[in-house]
Amino acid sequence: MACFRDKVKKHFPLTDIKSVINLFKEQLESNEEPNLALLSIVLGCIENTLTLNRAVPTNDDTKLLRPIFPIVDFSTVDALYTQFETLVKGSVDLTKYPSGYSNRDLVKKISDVIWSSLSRSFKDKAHLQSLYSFLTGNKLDCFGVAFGVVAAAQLLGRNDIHLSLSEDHAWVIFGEDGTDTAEVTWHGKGNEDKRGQSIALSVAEKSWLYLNGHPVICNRMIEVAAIVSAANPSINFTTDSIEMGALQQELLWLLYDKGHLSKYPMALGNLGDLEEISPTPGRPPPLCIFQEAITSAIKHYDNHHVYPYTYMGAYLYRKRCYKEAIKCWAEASNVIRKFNYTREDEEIYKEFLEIANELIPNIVKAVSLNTLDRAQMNILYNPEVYADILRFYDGICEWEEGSSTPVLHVGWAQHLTFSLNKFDPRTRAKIDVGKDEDDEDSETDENDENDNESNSKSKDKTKPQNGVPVSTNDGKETLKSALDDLKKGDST
Ligand SMILES: CC1(C)CN=C(N2CCN(c3ncnc4sc(C(F)(F)C(F)(F)F)cc34)CC2)S1
Repeated sequence: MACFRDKVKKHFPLTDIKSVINLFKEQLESNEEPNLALLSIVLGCIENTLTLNRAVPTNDDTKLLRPIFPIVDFSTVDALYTQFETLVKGSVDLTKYPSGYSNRDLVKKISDVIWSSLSRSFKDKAHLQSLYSFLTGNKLDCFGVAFGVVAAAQLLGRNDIHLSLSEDHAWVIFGEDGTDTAEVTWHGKGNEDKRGQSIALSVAEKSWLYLNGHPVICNRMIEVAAIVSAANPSINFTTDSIEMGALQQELLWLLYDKGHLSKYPMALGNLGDLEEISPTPGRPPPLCIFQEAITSAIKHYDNHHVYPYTYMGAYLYRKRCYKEAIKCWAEASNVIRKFNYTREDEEIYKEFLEIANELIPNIVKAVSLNTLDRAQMNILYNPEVYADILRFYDGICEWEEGSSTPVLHVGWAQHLTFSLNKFDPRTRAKIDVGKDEDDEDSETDENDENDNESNSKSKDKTKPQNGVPVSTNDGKETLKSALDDLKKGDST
Protein backbone atom coordinates (compact mmCIF):
# COMPACT_ATOMS: atom_id res chain seq x y z
CA MET A 1 0.00 0.00 0.00
CA ALA A 2 3.06 2.25 0.11
CA CYS A 3 2.43 3.41 -3.50
CA PHE A 4 -1.18 4.19 -2.52
CA ARG A 5 0.14 6.52 0.21
CA ASP A 6 2.52 8.37 -2.13
CA LYS A 7 -0.28 8.94 -4.65
CA VAL A 8 -2.75 10.15 -2.05
CA LYS A 9 -0.46 12.16 0.22
CA LYS A 10 -0.24 15.10 -2.19
CA HIS A 11 -3.91 15.93 -1.64
CA PHE A 12 -3.44 16.54 2.08
CA PRO A 13 -4.15 18.46 4.23
CA LEU A 14 -7.72 18.63 2.96
CA THR A 15 -8.91 22.17 3.69
CA ASP A 16 -12.09 22.65 1.65
CA ILE A 17 -14.66 20.93 -0.56
CA LYS A 18 -12.49 21.33 -3.68
CA SER A 19 -9.63 19.37 -2.15
CA VAL A 20 -11.95 16.50 -1.24
CA ILE A 21 -13.44 16.50 -4.76
CA ASN A 22 -9.91 16.31 -6.20
CA LEU A 23 -9.05 13.33 -4.00
CA PHE A 24 -12.22 11.45 -5.02
CA LYS A 25 -11.70 12.44 -8.68
CA GLU A 26 -8.18 11.04 -8.73
CA GLN A 27 -9.35 7.84 -7.00
CA LEU A 28 -12.17 7.41 -9.54
CA GLU A 29 -9.91 8.12 -12.53
CA SER A 30 -6.95 6.04 -11.34
CA ASN A 31 -6.07 2.86 -13.20
CA GLU A 32 -6.26 1.11 -9.82
CA GLU A 33 -9.56 0.59 -8.01
CA PRO A 34 -10.69 3.43 -5.72
CA ASN A 35 -9.66 2.65 -2.14
CA LEU A 36 -12.94 2.21 -0.23
CA ALA A 37 -11.41 2.28 3.26
CA LEU A 38 -9.53 5.51 2.54
CA LEU A 39 -12.56 7.32 1.10
CA SER A 40 -14.86 6.15 3.90
CA ILE A 41 -12.39 7.31 6.58
CA VAL A 42 -11.98 10.73 4.89
CA LEU A 43 -15.72 11.34 4.41
CA GLY A 44 -16.54 10.03 7.90
CA CYS A 45 -13.92 12.31 9.47
CA ILE A 46 -15.35 15.39 7.73
CA GLU A 47 -18.96 14.41 8.53
CA ASN A 48 -18.05 13.82 12.18
CA THR A 49 -16.51 17.30 12.49
CA LEU A 50 -19.29 19.11 10.62
CA THR A 51 -22.24 17.42 12.37
CA LEU A 52 -21.21 16.28 15.85
CA ASN A 53 -20.17 18.30 18.90
CA ARG A 54 -20.31 21.51 16.85
CA ALA A 55 -18.94 24.61 18.48
CA VAL A 56 -21.99 26.44 19.82
CA PRO A 57 -21.98 29.92 18.21
CA THR A 58 -21.11 32.54 20.86
CA ASN A 59 -21.75 36.27 20.71
CA ASP A 60 -18.09 36.62 19.78
CA ASP A 61 -18.42 37.31 16.03
CA THR A 62 -15.02 35.86 15.08
CA LYS A 63 -16.27 32.38 16.11
CA LEU A 64 -19.30 32.74 13.84
CA LEU A 65 -17.25 33.99 10.91
CA ARG A 66 -14.50 31.38 11.03
CA PRO A 67 -15.15 28.74 8.32
CA ILE A 68 -15.67 25.43 10.11
CA PHE A 69 -14.57 23.14 7.28
CA PRO A 70 -12.20 20.76 9.09
CA ILE A 71 -8.53 20.50 8.19
CA VAL A 72 -7.94 16.79 7.51
CA ASP A 73 -4.30 15.89 7.96
CA PHE A 74 -2.75 12.93 6.18
CA SER A 75 -1.33 11.68 9.50
CA THR A 76 -4.88 11.34 10.91
CA VAL A 77 -6.15 9.38 7.90
CA ASP A 78 -2.97 7.31 7.62
CA ALA A 79 -3.13 6.29 11.30
CA LEU A 80 -6.77 5.17 10.99
CA TYR A 81 -6.10 3.36 7.70
CA THR A 82 -3.15 1.51 9.29
CA GLN A 83 -5.36 0.61 12.26
CA PHE A 84 -7.96 -0.93 9.87
CA GLU A 85 -5.26 -2.70 7.83
CA THR A 86 -3.66 -4.15 10.98
CA LEU A 87 -7.01 -5.37 12.31
CA VAL A 88 -8.10 -7.01 9.04
CA LYS A 89 -4.77 -8.52 7.94
CA GLY A 90 -4.03 -9.55 11.52
CA SER A 91 -7.33 -11.43 11.88
CA VAL A 92 -7.67 -13.19 8.53
CA ASP A 93 -5.12 -15.84 7.68
CA LEU A 94 -5.39 -15.78 3.88
CA THR A 95 -3.28 -18.94 3.53
CA LYS A 96 -6.40 -20.79 4.72
CA TYR A 97 -8.34 -19.57 1.67
CA PRO A 98 -7.16 -20.67 -1.73
CA SER A 99 -6.46 -17.72 -4.03
CA GLY A 100 -8.87 -16.86 -6.87
CA TYR A 101 -12.55 -16.64 -5.97
CA SER A 102 -13.77 -16.18 -2.40
CA ASN A 103 -15.91 -18.70 -0.54
CA ARG A 104 -18.59 -18.45 2.14
CA ASP A 105 -16.16 -19.26 4.99
CA LEU A 106 -13.93 -16.34 4.07
CA VAL A 107 -16.89 -13.95 3.77
CA LYS A 108 -18.20 -15.09 7.17
CA LYS A 109 -14.71 -14.72 8.67
CA ILE A 110 -14.39 -11.12 7.42
CA SER A 111 -17.88 -10.35 8.72
CA ASP A 112 -16.86 -11.81 12.12
CA VAL A 113 -13.81 -9.53 12.24
CA ILE A 114 -15.98 -6.43 11.82
CA TRP A 115 -18.79 -7.82 13.99
CA SER A 116 -16.57 -8.77 16.96
CA SER A 117 -15.06 -5.27 17.10
CA LEU A 118 -18.43 -3.54 17.54
CA SER A 119 -19.42 -1.99 20.84
CA ARG A 120 -22.74 -3.13 22.25
CA SER A 121 -24.34 0.36 22.30
CA PHE A 122 -27.50 1.03 20.26
CA LYS A 123 -26.90 1.20 16.54
CA ASP A 124 -29.65 3.25 14.95
CA LYS A 125 -28.11 6.66 15.63
CA ALA A 126 -26.95 8.87 12.74
CA HIS A 127 -23.33 9.08 11.50
CA LEU A 128 -22.52 5.41 12.16
CA GLN A 129 -22.13 4.40 8.51
CA SER A 130 -18.38 5.11 7.93
CA LEU A 131 -15.11 3.41 8.81
CA TYR A 132 -14.22 6.60 10.72
CA SER A 133 -17.06 5.77 13.13
CA PHE A 134 -15.93 2.12 13.27
CA LEU A 135 -12.26 2.95 13.97
CA THR A 136 -12.78 5.81 16.43
CA GLY A 137 -15.91 4.57 18.21
CA ASN A 138 -16.34 0.86 17.36
CA LYS A 139 -19.86 1.72 16.17
CA LEU A 140 -21.50 0.90 12.83
CA ASP A 141 -25.09 0.80 11.60
CA CYS A 142 -26.49 -1.99 9.45
CA PHE A 143 -25.19 -0.48 6.20
CA GLY A 144 -21.82 0.32 7.81
CA VAL A 145 -21.17 -3.32 8.74
CA ALA A 146 -21.90 -4.54 5.22
CA PHE A 147 -19.77 -1.78 3.72
CA GLY A 148 -16.96 -2.51 6.21
CA VAL A 149 -16.89 -6.16 5.08
CA VAL A 150 -16.49 -5.09 1.44
CA ALA A 151 -13.79 -2.52 2.31
CA ALA A 152 -11.92 -5.18 4.32
CA ALA A 153 -12.25 -7.65 1.44
CA GLN A 154 -10.73 -5.10 -0.94
CA LEU A 155 -7.83 -4.61 1.46
CA LEU A 156 -7.30 -8.40 1.40
CA GLY A 157 -7.25 -8.31 -2.40
CA ARG A 158 -10.58 -10.19 -2.67
CA ASN A 159 -12.04 -8.18 -5.52
CA ASP A 160 -14.93 -10.57 -6.18
CA ILE A 161 -16.69 -9.56 -2.94
CA HIS A 162 -19.15 -6.74 -3.61
CA LEU A 163 -21.98 -4.88 -1.90
CA SER A 164 -25.60 -5.72 -2.74
CA LEU A 165 -28.22 -3.14 -1.75
CA SER A 166 -31.98 -3.29 -1.45
CA GLU A 167 -34.07 -0.33 -0.27
CA ASP A 168 -33.71 -1.30 3.39
CA HIS A 169 -30.98 -3.94 3.68
CA ALA A 170 -27.43 -4.71 2.51
CA TRP A 171 -25.55 -7.95 1.94
CA VAL A 172 -22.66 -9.18 -0.24
CA ILE A 173 -22.22 -11.16 -3.47
CA PHE A 174 -19.08 -13.16 -4.26
CA GLY A 175 -17.68 -16.15 -6.20
CA GLU A 176 -16.79 -16.96 -9.80
CA ASP A 177 -19.85 -15.46 -11.48
CA GLY A 178 -20.80 -13.19 -8.59
CA THR A 179 -24.00 -15.08 -7.93
CA ASP A 180 -23.18 -16.41 -4.45
CA THR A 181 -24.77 -14.26 -1.74
CA ALA A 182 -24.22 -13.92 2.00
CA GLU A 183 -25.76 -12.04 4.88
CA VAL A 184 -23.00 -10.09 6.70
CA THR A 185 -24.99 -7.74 8.93
CA TRP A 186 -28.22 -7.56 10.91
CA HIS A 187 -31.54 -6.06 9.86
CA GLY A 188 -34.07 -4.09 11.88
CA LYS A 189 -34.81 -4.52 15.57
CA GLY A 190 -35.32 -7.79 17.40
CA ASN A 191 -34.40 -9.93 14.38
CA GLU A 192 -31.74 -12.58 14.85
CA ASP A 193 -28.93 -11.81 12.38
CA LYS A 194 -28.57 -14.40 9.59
CA ARG A 195 -24.88 -13.73 8.97
CA GLY A 196 -23.21 -16.34 6.76
CA GLN A 197 -26.47 -17.57 5.24
CA SER A 198 -27.24 -17.14 1.56
CA ILE A 199 -30.20 -14.88 0.82
CA ALA A 200 -31.86 -17.33 -1.60
CA LEU A 201 -34.46 -18.36 1.00
CA SER A 202 -35.35 -14.75 1.80
CA VAL A 203 -35.73 -13.91 -1.88
CA ALA A 204 -38.06 -16.89 -2.25
CA GLU A 205 -40.43 -15.16 0.17
CA LYS A 206 -40.99 -12.42 -2.46
CA SER A 207 -40.40 -9.81 0.28
CA TRP A 208 -39.76 -6.15 -0.52
CA LEU A 209 -36.73 -6.31 1.80
CA TYR A 210 -34.82 -8.34 -0.81
CA LEU A 211 -36.54 -6.68 -3.80
CA ASN A 212 -37.49 -10.15 -5.07
CA GLY A 213 -34.15 -10.56 -6.82
CA HIS A 214 -33.67 -6.98 -8.04
CA PRO A 215 -31.11 -5.44 -5.65
CA VAL A 216 -28.43 -2.93 -6.69
CA ILE A 217 -25.35 -5.10 -7.33
CA CYS A 218 -22.37 -2.78 -6.78
CA ASN A 219 -18.99 -2.60 -8.47
CA ARG A 220 -16.21 -0.56 -6.87
CA MET A 221 -17.49 2.69 -8.42
CA ILE A 222 -21.06 2.15 -7.18
CA GLU A 223 -19.58 1.28 -3.77
CA VAL A 224 -17.96 4.74 -3.78
CA ALA A 225 -21.39 6.15 -4.69
CA ALA A 226 -22.82 4.26 -1.68
CA ILE A 227 -20.20 5.85 0.63
CA VAL A 228 -21.23 9.30 -0.64
CA SER A 229 -24.97 8.63 -0.68
CA ALA A 230 -24.89 7.17 2.82
CA ALA A 231 -23.19 10.32 4.17
CA ASN A 232 -25.53 12.19 6.49
CA PRO A 233 -25.34 16.01 6.68
CA SER A 234 -27.87 16.30 9.52
CA ILE A 235 -26.74 18.02 12.74
CA ASN A 236 -30.07 17.48 14.49
CA PHE A 237 -33.72 16.86 13.63
CA THR A 238 -34.17 20.36 12.19
CA THR A 239 -30.71 21.41 10.96
CA ASP A 240 -28.31 20.13 8.28
CA SER A 241 -24.66 21.10 7.86
CA ILE A 242 -24.56 23.29 4.75
CA GLU A 243 -20.91 22.36 4.14
CA MET A 244 -21.55 18.62 4.45
CA GLY A 245 -24.62 18.83 2.18
CA ALA A 246 -22.65 20.82 -0.42
CA LEU A 247 -19.78 18.30 -0.31
CA GLN A 248 -22.19 15.35 -0.70
CA GLN A 249 -23.96 17.12 -3.57
CA GLU A 250 -20.74 17.89 -5.48
CA LEU A 251 -19.45 14.34 -4.98
CA LEU A 252 -22.77 12.95 -6.27
CA TRP A 253 -22.50 15.14 -9.40
CA LEU A 254 -18.92 13.92 -9.90
CA LEU A 255 -20.18 10.32 -9.75
CA TYR A 256 -23.23 11.21 -11.89
CA ASP A 257 -21.06 12.68 -14.65
CA LYS A 258 -19.00 9.47 -14.70
CA GLY A 259 -22.19 7.37 -15.05
CA HIS A 260 -21.85 5.71 -11.66
CA LEU A 261 -25.37 6.68 -10.48
CA SER A 262 -27.16 5.32 -13.56
CA LYS A 263 -28.01 2.01 -11.83
CA TYR A 264 -28.45 3.46 -8.33
CA PRO A 265 -31.97 4.98 -8.06
CA MET A 266 -31.69 5.89 -4.35
CA ALA A 267 -28.51 7.92 -4.95
CA LEU A 268 -30.34 9.79 -7.76
CA GLY A 269 -33.24 10.42 -5.35
CA ASN A 270 -30.76 11.66 -2.75
CA LEU A 271 -29.26 14.04 -5.34
CA GLY A 272 -32.73 15.31 -6.30
CA ASP A 273 -33.44 16.17 -2.65
CA LEU A 274 -30.12 18.02 -2.34
CA GLU A 275 -30.86 19.99 -5.55
CA GLU A 276 -34.23 21.05 -4.12
CA ILE A 277 -32.45 22.46 -1.04
CA SER A 278 -29.70 24.18 -3.03
CA PRO A 279 -30.03 24.14 -6.87
CA THR A 280 -26.73 23.85 -8.78
CA PRO A 281 -26.68 26.31 -11.74
CA GLY A 282 -26.71 24.47 -15.07
CA ARG A 283 -27.84 21.15 -13.60
CA PRO A 284 -31.25 19.49 -14.29
CA PRO A 285 -34.08 20.37 -11.89
CA PRO A 286 -35.08 17.91 -9.11
CA LEU A 287 -38.07 16.58 -11.08
CA CYS A 288 -35.80 15.42 -13.91
CA ILE A 289 -33.43 13.71 -11.49
CA PHE A 290 -36.31 11.88 -9.79
CA GLN A 291 -37.57 10.87 -13.25
CA GLU A 292 -34.08 9.48 -14.05
CA ALA A 293 -34.30 7.37 -10.87
CA ILE A 294 -37.67 5.99 -12.01
CA THR A 295 -36.38 5.31 -15.52
CA SER A 296 -33.33 3.55 -14.06
CA ALA A 297 -35.52 1.34 -11.86
CA ILE A 298 -37.73 0.43 -14.85
CA LYS A 299 -34.74 -0.24 -17.09
CA HIS A 300 -32.42 -2.11 -14.70
CA TYR A 301 -34.66 -3.51 -11.96
CA ASP A 302 -37.86 -4.46 -13.81
CA ASN A 303 -39.66 -1.64 -11.95
CA HIS A 304 -39.35 -3.39 -8.59
CA HIS A 305 -38.12 -0.38 -6.57
CA VAL A 306 -40.62 1.70 -4.56
CA TYR A 307 -38.47 4.61 -3.41
CA PRO A 308 -38.01 6.32 -6.83
CA TYR A 309 -41.78 7.00 -6.81
CA THR A 310 -41.91 8.06 -3.16
CA TYR A 311 -38.91 10.39 -3.64
CA MET A 312 -40.80 12.11 -6.48
CA GLY A 313 -44.17 11.93 -4.69
CA ALA A 314 -42.76 13.57 -1.56
CA TYR A 315 -41.17 16.34 -3.65
CA LEU A 316 -44.42 17.02 -5.55
CA TYR A 317 -46.33 17.03 -2.25
CA ARG A 318 -43.92 19.63 -0.82
CA LYS A 319 -44.46 21.71 -3.97
CA ARG A 320 -48.23 21.29 -3.50
CA CYS A 321 -48.57 19.56 -6.89
CA TYR A 322 -51.12 17.24 -5.39
CA LYS A 323 -52.55 15.57 -8.53
CA GLU A 324 -49.07 14.52 -9.69
CA ALA A 325 -48.03 13.43 -6.18
CA ILE A 326 -51.03 11.10 -5.99
CA LYS A 327 -50.13 9.65 -9.40
CA CYS A 328 -46.61 8.89 -8.10
CA TRP A 329 -48.05 7.13 -5.07
CA ALA A 330 -50.30 5.05 -7.34
CA GLU A 331 -47.16 4.05 -9.26
CA ALA A 332 -45.39 3.21 -5.96
CA SER A 333 -48.35 0.99 -5.09
CA ASN A 334 -48.14 -0.60 -8.54
CA VAL A 335 -44.65 -1.74 -7.48
CA ILE A 336 -45.42 -3.00 -3.97
CA ARG A 337 -48.29 -5.15 -5.28
CA LYS A 338 -45.61 -7.41 -6.86
CA PHE A 339 -44.42 -8.46 -3.38
CA ASN A 340 -45.77 -10.41 -0.43
CA TYR A 341 -45.68 -8.53 2.87
CA THR A 342 -43.41 -10.16 5.46
CA ARG A 343 -42.61 -9.03 9.00
CA GLU A 344 -39.24 -7.50 8.03
CA ASP A 345 -40.90 -5.10 5.55
CA GLU A 346 -41.91 -2.60 8.27
CA GLU A 347 -40.05 0.34 6.69
CA ILE A 348 -42.10 0.29 3.50
CA TYR A 349 -45.28 -0.43 5.46
CA LYS A 350 -44.68 2.82 7.39
CA GLU A 351 -44.12 4.64 4.09
CA PHE A 352 -47.48 3.55 2.64
CA LEU A 353 -49.23 4.11 5.99
CA GLU A 354 -48.03 7.75 6.03
CA ILE A 355 -49.19 8.32 2.44
CA ALA A 356 -52.61 6.75 3.06
CA ASN A 357 -53.33 8.01 6.55
CA GLU A 358 -51.62 11.40 6.53
CA LEU A 359 -50.58 12.77 3.15
CA ILE A 360 -53.68 11.95 1.05
CA PRO A 361 -56.11 13.01 3.82
CA ASN A 362 -54.11 16.26 4.20
CA ILE A 363 -54.50 16.89 0.46
CA VAL A 364 -58.28 16.33 0.34
CA LYS A 365 -58.60 18.57 3.41
CA ALA A 366 -56.32 21.25 1.97
CA VAL A 367 -58.26 21.48 -1.30
CA SER A 368 -61.77 21.21 0.20
CA LEU A 369 -61.71 23.82 2.98
CA ASN A 370 -61.34 27.51 2.39
CA THR A 371 -57.53 27.23 2.39
CA LEU A 372 -54.72 28.61 0.26
CA ASP A 373 -54.95 25.41 -1.81
CA ARG A 374 -58.61 26.02 -2.66
CA ALA A 375 -57.48 26.71 -6.25
CA GLN A 376 -56.91 22.96 -6.53
CA MET A 377 -60.42 22.08 -5.38
CA ASN A 378 -61.00 20.74 -8.91
CA ILE A 379 -58.96 17.71 -7.84
CA LEU A 380 -62.11 16.48 -6.09
CA TYR A 381 -63.88 16.59 -9.45
CA ASN A 382 -61.09 14.91 -11.39
CA PRO A 383 -61.81 11.24 -12.19
CA GLU A 384 -58.09 10.63 -12.94
CA VAL A 385 -57.14 11.61 -9.39
CA TYR A 386 -59.95 9.50 -7.95
CA ALA A 387 -58.82 6.57 -10.14
CA ASP A 388 -55.22 7.01 -8.93
CA ILE A 389 -56.34 6.83 -5.30
CA LEU A 390 -58.21 3.62 -6.10
CA ARG A 391 -55.10 2.24 -7.87
CA PHE A 392 -53.06 3.23 -4.80
CA TYR A 393 -55.31 1.21 -2.51
CA ASP A 394 -55.69 -1.65 -5.00
CA GLY A 395 -51.91 -2.17 -5.05
CA ILE A 396 -51.79 -2.35 -1.27
CA CYS A 397 -54.62 -4.88 -1.25
CA GLU A 398 -52.77 -6.99 -3.82
CA TRP A 399 -49.61 -6.67 -1.70
CA GLU A 400 -51.56 -8.15 1.20
CA GLU A 401 -52.99 -11.00 -0.90
CA GLY A 402 -50.94 -14.16 -0.37
CA SER A 403 -48.88 -12.54 2.40
CA SER A 404 -48.02 -14.19 5.68
CA THR A 405 -48.75 -10.96 7.57
CA PRO A 406 -51.84 -8.74 7.18
CA VAL A 407 -51.29 -5.15 6.01
CA LEU A 408 -54.60 -3.35 6.34
CA HIS A 409 -56.60 -2.72 9.52
CA VAL A 410 -59.64 -0.65 10.38
CA GLY A 411 -57.56 2.53 10.71
CA TRP A 412 -56.77 2.32 6.99
CA ALA A 413 -60.47 1.97 6.18
CA GLN A 414 -61.37 5.04 8.21
CA HIS A 415 -58.87 7.20 6.28
CA LEU A 416 -59.88 5.57 2.97
CA THR A 417 -63.54 6.47 3.40
CA PHE A 418 -62.63 9.96 4.60
CA SER A 419 -60.53 10.58 1.47
CA LEU A 420 -62.91 8.99 -1.07
CA ASN A 421 -66.02 10.66 0.35
CA LYS A 422 -64.49 14.08 -0.30
CA PHE A 423 -64.77 13.41 -4.04
CA ASP A 424 -67.88 14.60 -5.84
CA PRO A 425 -70.31 11.64 -6.42
CA ARG A 426 -70.59 12.39 -10.17
CA THR A 427 -66.80 12.12 -10.42
CA ARG A 428 -66.90 8.77 -8.70
CA ALA A 429 -69.44 7.61 -11.26
CA LYS A 430 -67.12 8.53 -14.12
CA ILE A 431 -64.44 5.94 -13.55
CA ASP A 432 -64.48 2.57 -15.25
CA VAL A 433 -63.11 -0.31 -13.20
CA GLY A 434 -63.47 -2.59 -16.22
CA LYS A 435 -61.32 -5.67 -16.89
CA ASP A 436 -57.75 -4.87 -17.80
CA GLU A 437 -57.16 -6.56 -21.21
CA ASP A 438 -53.86 -8.23 -20.45
CA ASP A 439 -54.63 -8.97 -16.82
CA GLU A 440 -54.78 -12.78 -16.93
CA ASP A 441 -56.28 -12.80 -13.39
CA SER A 442 -59.59 -11.42 -14.68
CA GLU A 443 -59.71 -14.27 -17.25
CA THR A 444 -59.65 -16.76 -14.38
CA ASP A 445 -62.22 -14.54 -12.54
CA GLU A 446 -64.47 -14.77 -15.64
CA ASN A 447 -64.27 -18.55 -15.54
CA ASP A 448 -64.82 -18.66 -11.81
CA GLU A 449 -68.57 -19.36 -11.63
CA ASN A 450 -68.57 -18.60 -7.86
CA ASP A 451 -67.28 -15.12 -8.26
CA ASN A 452 -70.37 -13.39 -9.71
CA GLU A 453 -69.20 -9.98 -8.55
CA SER A 454 -66.22 -9.78 -10.92
CA ASN A 455 -68.31 -11.24 -13.78
CA SER A 456 -70.94 -8.54 -13.33
CA LYS A 457 -68.10 -5.92 -13.05
CA SER A 458 -66.41 -6.99 -16.27
CA LYS A 459 -69.75 -7.40 -18.15
CA ASP A 460 -71.45 -4.34 -16.71
CA LYS A 461 -72.20 -2.10 -19.70
CA THR A 462 -73.85 0.62 -17.62
CA LYS A 463 -70.47 2.24 -17.04
CA PRO A 464 -69.93 5.26 -19.35
CA GLN A 465 -67.69 4.24 -22.26
CA ASN A 466 -65.47 7.29 -21.83
CA GLY A 467 -64.67 6.30 -18.24
CA VAL A 468 -61.11 6.76 -16.96
CA PRO A 469 -59.63 3.24 -17.00
CA VAL A 470 -58.28 2.16 -13.59
CA SER A 471 -55.76 -0.20 -15.05
CA THR A 472 -52.64 -1.37 -13.27
CA ASN A 473 -49.86 -1.24 -15.82
CA ASP A 474 -46.29 -0.08 -15.57
CA GLY A 475 -47.74 3.37 -16.02
CA LYS A 476 -44.56 5.04 -17.18
CA GLU A 477 -46.63 6.79 -19.87
CA THR A 478 -49.39 8.12 -17.57
CA LEU A 479 -46.87 9.43 -15.02
CA LYS A 480 -44.69 10.87 -17.77
CA SER A 481 -47.61 12.64 -19.48
CA ALA A 482 -48.74 14.08 -16.13
CA LEU A 483 -45.25 15.44 -15.52
CA ASP A 484 -45.08 16.84 -19.05
CA ASP A 485 -48.33 18.73 -18.31
CA LEU A 486 -46.72 19.98 -15.08
CA LYS A 487 -43.68 21.24 -16.94
CA LYS A 488 -45.99 22.95 -19.49
CA GLY A 489 -47.64 24.63 -16.50
CA ASP A 490 -51.21 23.32 -16.90
CA SER A 491 -50.98 21.19 -13.85
CA THR A 492 -54.50 21.56 -12.40
C1 LIG B 1 -38.11 8.38 -0.41
C2 LIG B 1 -37.38 8.10 0.89
C3 LIG B 1 -38.38 7.87 2.01
C4 LIG B 1 -36.45 9.24 1.23
N1 LIG B 1 -35.21 8.69 1.65
C5 LIG B 1 -34.98 7.45 1.44
N2 LIG B 1 -33.85 6.78 1.68
C6 LIG B 1 -32.70 7.51 2.11
C7 LIG B 1 -31.47 6.95 1.60
N3 LIG B 1 -31.40 5.51 1.58
C8 LIG B 1 -30.32 4.96 0.93
N4 LIG B 1 -29.69 5.79 0.09
C9 LIG B 1 -28.64 5.33 -0.61
N5 LIG B 1 -28.19 4.07 -0.53
C10 LIG B 1 -28.81 3.23 0.31
S1 LIG B 1 -28.45 1.58 0.62
C11 LIG B 1 -29.68 1.41 1.74
C12 LIG B 1 -29.90 0.11 2.41
F1 LIG B 1 -29.57 -0.87 1.56
F2 LIG B 1 -31.16 0.02 2.77
C13 LIG B 1 -29.02 -0.07 3.62
F3 LIG B 1 -27.78 -0.12 3.20
F4 LIG B 1 -29.35 -1.24 4.23
F5 LIG B 1 -29.23 0.93 4.44
C14 LIG B 1 -30.37 2.55 1.92
C15 LIG B 1 -29.89 3.61 1.08
C16 LIG B 1 -32.54 4.76 2.01
C17 LIG B 1 -33.79 5.35 1.50
S2 LIG B 1 -36.35 6.70 0.74
